[in-house]
Amino acid sequence: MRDAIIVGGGIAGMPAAWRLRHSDIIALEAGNRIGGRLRSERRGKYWLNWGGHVFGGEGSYADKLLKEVGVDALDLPGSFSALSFKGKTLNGGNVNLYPFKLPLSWGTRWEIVKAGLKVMKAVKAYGRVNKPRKGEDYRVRQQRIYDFMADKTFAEFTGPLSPDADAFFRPTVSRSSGDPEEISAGAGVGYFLLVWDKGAGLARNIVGGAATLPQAIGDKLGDKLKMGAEVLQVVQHNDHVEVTWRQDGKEHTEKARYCVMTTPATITHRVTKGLDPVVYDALGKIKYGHYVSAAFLTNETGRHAWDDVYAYCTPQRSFNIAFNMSNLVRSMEGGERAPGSSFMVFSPATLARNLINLPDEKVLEIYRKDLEEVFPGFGNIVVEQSVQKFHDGLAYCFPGRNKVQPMLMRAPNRIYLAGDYLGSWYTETAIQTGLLAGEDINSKLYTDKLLPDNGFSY
Ligand SMILES: Cc1cc2nc3c(=O)[nH]c(=O)nc-3n(C[C@H](O)[C@H](O)[C@H](O)COP(=O)(O)OP(=O)(O)OC[C@H]3O[C@@H](n4cnc5c(N)ncnc54)[C@H](O)[C@@H]3O)c2cc1C
Repeated sequence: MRDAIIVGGGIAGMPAAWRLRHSDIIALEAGNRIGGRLRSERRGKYWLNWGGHVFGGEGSYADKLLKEVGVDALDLPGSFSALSFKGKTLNGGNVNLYPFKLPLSWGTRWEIVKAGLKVMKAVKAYGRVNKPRKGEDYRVRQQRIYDFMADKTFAEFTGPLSPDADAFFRPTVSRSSGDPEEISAGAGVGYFLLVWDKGAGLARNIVGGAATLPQAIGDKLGDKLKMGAEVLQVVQHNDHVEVTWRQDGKEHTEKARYCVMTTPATITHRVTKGLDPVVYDALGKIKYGHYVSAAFLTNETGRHAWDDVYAYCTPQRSFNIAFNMSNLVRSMEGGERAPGSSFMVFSPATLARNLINLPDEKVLEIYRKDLEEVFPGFGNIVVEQSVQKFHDGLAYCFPGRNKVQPMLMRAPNRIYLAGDYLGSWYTETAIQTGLLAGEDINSKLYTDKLLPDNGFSY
């Protein structure tokens, strides 16, 4: 019997395996690459990116893991608040003045200011709720965040808005993968804190691309990591877990003392048997939205306006945000600017629903048309492009999600849950829950060995 089996090779699974690497473990990944929804590929000094890309800074779990594994990440120098809307691009200065710099009617500006003041007040309150309190358990903080404005949607909170006023709020909120009509008011407000205050959350890029971190761990796991191993069933018994997977067309079953399930909640719900029924039920209540994204490599020469910008918000387009993934490379250049850049655009929620069933070529055609309008001449500098579609893009926080959390936080028996859907901080939650599951199992394995009749042989 193995000490533990880790299911899933994303950024929750790899930290769990990293913590348990000195024990008798295997990590099973269904796909042919490590990283899950962290998906990046190097291209010379740049990297193309299709999935998660910004990480927690100093003192975060991401920071701790990066340092342990020996992978570099740096704070992003560029602006997060550029806006391309109504034929104009704004970058810098007070974002509250943006509505007055765009060709909008006074009625629309008044709507934006009124709703904006409401959101600003709520962001201040969210900031207080979000702040860690001395000595408190992380689960208490997480529950407080989920409880914040949890009984209505963001759209109900702002009230009805005209399309141009709505455009100031929708792209930011729907980055959650849910539309303002779907996500809780508190979660929507939380997104504005992320955008308005870089220091409040995720603002770092991994040098070489996001997937560098899980891949580095995967490399160190050696033959403890099994690729192309799709887990079909995980059964929890009193004193062990039984895991069945398919690899190269063959089915395998192994027993382990513990298992860490790091697959999205939908998959964990489908494959696990024998979980506490309350936890099992809670897994079934997690809601995901789609994401469609595309990466572009370009070959322009000389400085460009986007060099100092990381994120452009692009309302009323097929994607709602465009990222300059070469922003970090620019800041690391000592002398001359190298030719080229790397861009990512993404479409969550309804935008993704409109694209996810179209052929990739059609999605690229739609994206290229919009990119040409945002960055005139873009069409002439693209040298590589490709699309990714994520059906379970991200779990979004819906009204009532707070009531599901205590069920998910029940003490585990033999099956541990880890993954981004367990909290509010995406990669940070994934890494945290993976590391903590690994640490807890390590200490259980240690105490198990001290007990008589434990089945361990020395
Ligand atoms: C376009 C996009 C942009 C994003 N931007 C950011 C960002 O900037 N910052 C941020 O913090 N987060 C961001 N996120 C979210 C972030 O990517 C996720 O929160 C994080 O990667 C989730 O990691 P995970 O390990 O929990 O899940 P996953 O990455 O989904 O990992 C689960 C793994 O399990 C594997 N698996 C599935 N089924 C099985 C099975 N049956 N057997 C074995 N293995 C299986 C999958 O192949 C996958 O590798 C973004 C996501 C997307 C899609």
